[in-house]
Amino acid sequence: MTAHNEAKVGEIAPNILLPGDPLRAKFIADNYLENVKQYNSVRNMFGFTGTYKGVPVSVQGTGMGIPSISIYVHELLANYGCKNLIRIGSAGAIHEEIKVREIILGTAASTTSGVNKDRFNGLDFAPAADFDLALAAAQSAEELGFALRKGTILSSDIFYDDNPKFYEKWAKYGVLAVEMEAAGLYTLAAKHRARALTLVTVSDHIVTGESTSAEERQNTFTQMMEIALESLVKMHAKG
Ligand SMILES: O=P(O)(O)O[C@H]1O[C@H](CO)[C@@H](O)[C@H]1O
Ligand SMILES: O=c1cc[nH]c(=O)[nH]1
Repeated sequence: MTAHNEAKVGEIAPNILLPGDPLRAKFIADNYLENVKQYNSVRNMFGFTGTYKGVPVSVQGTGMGIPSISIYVHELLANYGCKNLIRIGSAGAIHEEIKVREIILGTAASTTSGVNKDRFNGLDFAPAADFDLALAAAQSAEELGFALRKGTILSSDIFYDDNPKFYEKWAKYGVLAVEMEAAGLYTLAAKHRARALTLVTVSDHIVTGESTSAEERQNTFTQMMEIALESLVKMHAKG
């Protein structure tokens, strides 16, 4: 048990999915997992463990932003021994070539957040996805027949930015989309020698203004969920 998670040690699987939205965690538990047990409801940040194709899998809501995901991920790594962590989130496209509903594998995450400046005395750390987990996701997407973009993303501290031109520079440097957690996840996984990956489905387009509804974000990003679940099965088989 931790300050934010009432699970007992052993109740959370080493393989875990991390949606920002706790109701997306419930959707995954309801629709994909068997033998499900809810292990957390502290702050309504739901966590569930079940099996997927016989493999123990947990799914834990993380909330929004690097401070929130960092609390949950720190506890999952330091207290519960999680090994393979896949964030499954929504994101805003900042590149014209990206379309709403596309799925992106975040190979690395730049950030506007100050957390790593604090951690590394003002110097830069490079938060990157785990290569083996990324490979498993790329193979899973191919086997499922789902398109998967690979590229860098931006973890921002600000959802409602005052400056509409803010993202232009990032796009110019090849950043595909903006979300709010991956850099925190990648950094903590590196510290704890765990594997982490971020998959996002594009829910909004910052350039074109296209968007999806909150209900669609909660319930229908199923291709991303299936890629992530199949990736965890592959990692489990590798041991
Ligand atoms: O859909 P989730 O996983 O919450 O991810 C994105 O959506 C939230 C903003 O609406 C932020 O958490 C951002 O990273
Ligand atoms: O525009 C968006 C959409 C989802 N998540 C974000 O952080 N930004």
